[in-house]
Amino acid sequence: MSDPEVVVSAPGKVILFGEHAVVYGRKAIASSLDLRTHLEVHLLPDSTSVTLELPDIHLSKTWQMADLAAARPTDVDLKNPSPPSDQYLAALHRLAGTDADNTDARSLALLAFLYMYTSIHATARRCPAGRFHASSQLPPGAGLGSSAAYCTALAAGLLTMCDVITRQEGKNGADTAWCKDDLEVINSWAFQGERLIHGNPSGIDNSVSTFGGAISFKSGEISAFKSVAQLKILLVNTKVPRSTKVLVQGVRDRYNRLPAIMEPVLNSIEEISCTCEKVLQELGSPTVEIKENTQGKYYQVLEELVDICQCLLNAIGVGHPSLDKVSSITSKHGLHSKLTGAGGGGCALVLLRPDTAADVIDKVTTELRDCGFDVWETAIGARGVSQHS
Ligand SMILES: Nc1ncnc2c1ncn2[C@@H]1O[C@H](COP(=O)(O)OP(=O)(O)O)[C@@H](O)[C@H]1O
Ligand SMILES: C[C@@](O)(CCOP(=O)(O)O)CC(=O)O
Ligand SMILES: [Mg+2]
Repeated sequence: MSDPEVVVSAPGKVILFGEHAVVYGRKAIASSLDLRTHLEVHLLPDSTSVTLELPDIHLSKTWQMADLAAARPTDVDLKNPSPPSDQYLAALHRLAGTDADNTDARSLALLAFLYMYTSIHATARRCPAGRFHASSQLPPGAGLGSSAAYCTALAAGLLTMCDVITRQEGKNGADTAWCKDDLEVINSWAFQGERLIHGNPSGIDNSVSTFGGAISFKSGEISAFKSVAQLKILLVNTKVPRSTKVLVQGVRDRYNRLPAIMEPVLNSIEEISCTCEKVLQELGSPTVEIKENTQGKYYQVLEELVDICQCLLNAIGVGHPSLDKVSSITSKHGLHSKLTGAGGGGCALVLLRPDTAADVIDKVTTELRDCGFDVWETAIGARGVSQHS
């Protein structure tokens, strides 16, 4: 089997504070994770077909180029993509073999690929037949932005394949990213892919996956943190399956029923994000000398924010008994946890202090694993979407 012509990867993410509120234009704080989704593109010049291989969701599907070409839209702005028209979306569903109200993993993954492939190749100079293979270190559907990492890797791979963005030669074969303008293009396409998977995404997930590091995000405005790497967290996957699209719609329904109650809750979540932003800026500031005792003060604030935020997320309807179980185990050992991502199961984060004792971490990890949860300590602030030589 030939080596892939293009290999790209994009990181998942953890939302520290602000999930769901960010969909309503409030500020959220998120950071990329050192867990990545890889896309390999294998060109088959003599072939007339395109194959998508998604082993993580046990899916492989092949189309004839002519059928994909027939679905191509005519009015694509490659630098500024727009959502598919109803007619175009219907053509994509026909190619996927799905119907409009499908929210299962396979349908959503196929739609995102077909939309990007047919749109990006609509006006590109070349439209390669080939095999697209996407696999991930991220658990799909668990709140770690697997959909965003998938869409960001797809966008980077397809745009690179079609020479819409400039391939950067890495120094002595090292991994490379793209220039800022090209990253903006990747992010725009990834956001459109997220729209097909999430329904009504804020854009924070694909932005973190594209640019990497830690950011504060509000209505598309991104500001990068200089340093947040010193934040240590445990990630806990309850393995309770859930769909972000369904959860985001559930919050929308509650908002429509009780706007006067939901508005102040969303405002409080935003205040939590703003407070966290100030604390992280001080913790990461090279000029503010963080003494031993003041550091404890900062972490005490973050721990209180974690507890309050979890209660507010329960109030908007995205909690789950498995997440309550994580909170009760961690609080027994003096640690603090909250759901991350859309909630309803999936992952929680546990905030660790620099001086959290190893035996406390071991005890909590064992108790959580005894509940059947996956637990791992992770580094946050990984690099964004990258191209691998
Ligand atoms: N590695 C992957 N392979 C194929 N599809 C994926 C992969 N990762 C994510 N997806 C798509 O993204 C969906 C999960 O997105 P979502 O519900 O937003 O959860 P998450 O919290 O992981 O972003 C999956 O159902 C699937 O459609
Ligand atoms: C719930 C939300 O705030 C984050 C969703 O994260 P995830 O898809 O569950 O990883 C939705 C969004 O911001 O688009
Ligand atoms: Mg998602």
